[in-house]
Amino acid sequence: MTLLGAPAQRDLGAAAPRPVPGPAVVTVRDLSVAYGEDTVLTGVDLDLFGGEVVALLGASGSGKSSLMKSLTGFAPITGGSAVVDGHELRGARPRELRTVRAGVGQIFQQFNLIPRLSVLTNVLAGCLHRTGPASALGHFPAHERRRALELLDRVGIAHKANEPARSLSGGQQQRVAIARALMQQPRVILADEPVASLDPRLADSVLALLRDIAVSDGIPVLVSLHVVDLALVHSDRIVGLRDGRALLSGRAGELGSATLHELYADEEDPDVDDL
Ligand SMILES: Nc1ncnc2c1ncn2[C@@H]1O[C@H](COP(=O)(O)OP(=O)(O)OP(=O)(O)O)[C@@H](O)[C@H]1O
Repeated sequence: MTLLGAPAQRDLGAAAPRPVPGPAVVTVRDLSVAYGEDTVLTGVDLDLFGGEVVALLGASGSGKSSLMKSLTGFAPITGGSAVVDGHELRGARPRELRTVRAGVGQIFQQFNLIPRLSVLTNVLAGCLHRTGPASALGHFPAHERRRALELLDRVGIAHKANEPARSLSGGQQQRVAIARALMQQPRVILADEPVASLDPRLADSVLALLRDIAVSDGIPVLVSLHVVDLALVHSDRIVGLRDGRALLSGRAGELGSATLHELYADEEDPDVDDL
């Protein structure tokens, strides 16, 4: 992708993030990501603090997924730095990458459950990194099973614990995926278009659940979205990417329609007109 001469990242005046206790869990500085010769992120800065939801907005291809993937070592970092829970991702060795990934709860558009396995087993998959190989065969310690059931209760689908994951609706499957992420006891949650496959009502409820988790558990949630209105309602801060650069960063409530137009210029974005 060719990088346009986009303006440098702009902080929106008094739109600094609300003071959140504790150091940043994720710190990204001057980050570049390239696939071969193709630089897709340039000069990106980002901090994520416990207890907040940060929405990533930007047109298709602006680099949202690449930024998320760089935080788990799945996108090649070619410049700058990305530190997650004290671990530098740039140049990280496989062992360190495994440690980082164990502490990052990931939620995807397509849920990524194992359809034939029970809901409970899918959630238990979130603790495989600490329970070891026996659990890969389905033998999980009793306390982990109890915790998985508690998490299913928390996300509102404990009654589905023994059903195969494939029998659940999209909204229910995403709740299972969230419970699985929590099973990891994550330091941060990365949700890449988690509601893109859901109808508006379910999208609202899943994003509200993620926000509740951020606040209750004191962990940061980074969520990429295509619907501007959802970002405004369900996030504390918005970072807007355009052509691989962070074009804006500010509190959700302070973003105006003109700013959003900058992000989506040359794109069809019906949301902007609704503001
Ligand atoms: N594995 C890859 N190899 C080569 N190029 C890639 C790869 N993944 C993404 N890209 C390119 O990187 C750029 C940014 O893609 P990315 O998926 O990060 O954007 P996005 O904002 O998440 O898009 P969308 O909203 O459509 O998911 C695009 O030009 C894309 O083609």
